[in-house]
Amino acid sequence: MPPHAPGMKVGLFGGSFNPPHEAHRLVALTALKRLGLDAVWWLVSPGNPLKVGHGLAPLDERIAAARRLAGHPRIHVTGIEAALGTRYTFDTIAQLKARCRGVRFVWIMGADNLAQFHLWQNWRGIADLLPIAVVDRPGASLKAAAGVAAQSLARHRLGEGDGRLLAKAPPPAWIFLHGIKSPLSSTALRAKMQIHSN
Ligand SMILES: Nc1ncnc2c1ncn2[C@@H]1O[C@H](COP(=O)(O)OP(=O)(O)OP(=O)(O)O)[C@@H](O)[C@H]1O
Ligand SMILES: O=C(O)c1ccc[n+]([C@@H]2O[C@H](COP(=O)([O-])O)[C@@H](O)[C@H]2O)c1
Repeated sequence: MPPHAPGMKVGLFGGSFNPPHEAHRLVALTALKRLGLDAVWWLVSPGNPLKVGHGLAPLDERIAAARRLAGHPRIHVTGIEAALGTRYTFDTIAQLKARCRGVRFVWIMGADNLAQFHLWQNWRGIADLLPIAVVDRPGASLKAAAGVAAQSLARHRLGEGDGRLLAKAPPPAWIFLHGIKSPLSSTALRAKMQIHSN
């Protein structure tokens, strides 16, 4: 577990990172700054429960690549889910909250994931466990805003200027952060690597 103490504001940024890319760094830096976080922990997933059979590189390789890319004193790349034996986000957060009492965790995700959030296991339970920050992504803004989760949690949404209040807001609470958007994706990078290896 990266260094932590009661009262710290920590963003949890889960992902496949298959491979990691600059947009992951941009999302983490955006959250650090706009939410006034002390740190962001990248949770490199043993395997997204909704992405079975997508040619996932080994976890240690994805963690090593993410560490090379992150290169920031407040970003900590971890394999916490493998260590805890969790795969579903609800279980991961519940365990982290129990083990790191007093730490103010915030879940961070791209807008594409908000559009699908209602398919996650116990997504309402996740929204009840901690505040959520959604970072805009090209092609996902409208789908995310019109999605089941955004509609259902609409009354719990903070104004974009209130980012620094999010970590202390009682859940459910969430925010949509607009700003510089990056079109990068791991899918595109894998396709590029495939072309170069042929
Ligand atoms: N360009 C981006 N802009 C905003 N958020 C992003 C971007 N790329 C990834 N994310 C977010 O980062 C987290 C981890 O994403 P992930 O590791 O699956 O990368 P990805 O590029 O979406 O991968 P894939 O193309 O394989 O689905 C997710 O919450 C995702 O929404
Ligand atoms: O818990 C779930 O049901 C669930 C379903 C889909 C995705 N997630 C998590 O969402 C995060 C982003 O996943 P990905 O593959 O889009 O990078 C990662 O931490 C996954 O474990 C979690």
